[in-house]
Amino acid sequence: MEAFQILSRGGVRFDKQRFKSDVQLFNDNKTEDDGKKKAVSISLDAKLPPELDFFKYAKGGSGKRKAIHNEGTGVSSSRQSGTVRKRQKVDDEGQHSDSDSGNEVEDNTLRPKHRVTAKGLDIPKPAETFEELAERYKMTPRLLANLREHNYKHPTGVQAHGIPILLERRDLAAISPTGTGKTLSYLLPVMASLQAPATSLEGAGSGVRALILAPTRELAHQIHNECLKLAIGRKWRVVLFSKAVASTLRAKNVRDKVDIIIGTPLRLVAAIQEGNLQLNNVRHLILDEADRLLDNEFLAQVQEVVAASTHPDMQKAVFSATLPAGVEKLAMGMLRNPIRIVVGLKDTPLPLISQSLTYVADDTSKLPSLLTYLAQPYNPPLLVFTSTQPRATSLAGELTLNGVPNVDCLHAGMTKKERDDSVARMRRGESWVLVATEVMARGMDFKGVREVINYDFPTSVQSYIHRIGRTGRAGREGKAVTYFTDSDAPYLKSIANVLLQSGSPVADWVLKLPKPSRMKKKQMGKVQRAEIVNPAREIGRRDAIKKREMITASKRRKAKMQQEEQVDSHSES
Ligand SMILES: Nc1ncnc2c1ncn2[C@@H]1O[C@H](COP(=O)(O)OP(=O)(O)OP(=O)(O)O)[C@@H](O)[C@H]1O
Repeated sequence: MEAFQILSRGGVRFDKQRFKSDVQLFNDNKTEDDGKKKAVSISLDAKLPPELDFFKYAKGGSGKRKAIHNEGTGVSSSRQSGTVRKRQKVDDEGQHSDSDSGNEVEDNTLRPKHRVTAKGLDIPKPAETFEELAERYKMTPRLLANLREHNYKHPTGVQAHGIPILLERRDLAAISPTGTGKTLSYLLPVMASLQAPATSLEGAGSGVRALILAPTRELAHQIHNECLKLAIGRKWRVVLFSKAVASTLRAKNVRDKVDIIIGTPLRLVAAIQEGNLQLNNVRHLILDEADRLLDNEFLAQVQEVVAASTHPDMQKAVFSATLPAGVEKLAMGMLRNPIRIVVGLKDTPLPLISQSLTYVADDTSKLPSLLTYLAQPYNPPLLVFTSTQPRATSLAGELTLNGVPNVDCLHAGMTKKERDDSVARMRRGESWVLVATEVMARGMDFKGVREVINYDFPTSVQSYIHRIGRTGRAGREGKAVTYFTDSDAPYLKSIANVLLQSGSPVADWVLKLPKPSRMKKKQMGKVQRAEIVNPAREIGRRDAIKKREMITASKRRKAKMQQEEQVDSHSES
């Protein structure tokens, strides 16, 4: 695509006549660029230039991407080296092979359906079907029936590999793209391992046995609902932890009968500190969205929860679609003899999501661009991300004022009820456009979302991957559009590399931008934006206030004059 075409997509009109010479400049390079474009707008099968290898896969590194198959075809990517071909052969024969490090085994028993790399000692065999899992690990027929009832027919990649690992009571770090079924890959083994509810198990009623941590209340709520689907037909006590629940758990006889707790770190830590929650009987501790839970905001709280979970046989597992190297090191340090599985390419969205970048010059050009976009037919519901709460409120208001139907808003500054209602409307399909902040970026599974718009540039590469991952879930296709302004330009290259890794086309000129430094990347989330997305309304508001003040002043003056006139006429008479 020509550069000025990309610019035009953001609602910017180009007078080709006026900018003839500039257009000529782009077109002059066309033949030469076209050749290059072919090289940069690569499909997953093309060779990745080393300078664009954002995640350093091409270098091979520590053998991170040694065994990767293309989903559905079993054909290995031509980006991989000869080693891969050799390993491919091993894969097809279904054998394990020793890795270079000597004491680790890299599991290459991969079925063509899944692109999974597993690393660790004595890796359990993946399972083809849920029936195979049920038979191998003696799951209850009820659990299997609940799976069928909810249309879980075949395990996804992360489930096929992850469930046996957890059922063999091994610690696990699972990195799998958004929307690939990580929730079930820990819920099913946790419930199968617990075997039966505490209420019906002799001697098991001495405190909660499984704990699942999630970074937001909305996500914890969603996991809770998923867990309840598997719990149908038995008296499992699955608790979504909240302030109110914490007080009911003060009574030991209530607390002891709880099987599974799902909650956010802050609430749990408060309950532990108040003495309302003991975690010494926890046998399974799961961190969902682990990289978020282990970042600076949550780390101390998570460490406190881990420290309070003192059972000697406790199994730990971390899950996420992204796990930056530093956080992965931290996570691995928490696990005992862990197995690490990576589905697809680490930190790379699924090619199911078609991604694009749209230039919008400056912040004030975004609203007209979005309104133009929404004036054309689109596939609701659509998720729009802003960087701050006031901007989410302001944008939702502007869209409504401009006649966009069924606009909703969701951010952490809203009350619990407002947030719950907003999620519920989205689930019922009543919202056509949901404007949200980062709070909706991770884990939330709204099945119908076909499109995500990053109205404000994401705060990091991880934030980008999770935000766009709200679409393209469970094998469905999705579309993600990211607006960028001149202030976002320094960070554009980081996001463009993600597009490239996952097979979305990127304009040649974007790829020629310099790579942002580490320092620069850290500033990505700190771009200053106005609280109100429509400055005209701000001016309008200011004018209105001024006008009102003037009218009031003039009314007061008039009243005073009338009073004075009355006084004068009284004194004259
Ligand atoms: N085996 C399966 N068969 C069919 N659908 C499935 C299966 N496993 C999960 N799903 C569905 O896929 C969707 C995505 O699952 P889930 O929310 O667990 O993804 P995730 O990998 O945790 O995503 P994220 O990284 O965004 O949290 C859900 O709607 C879920 O019901």
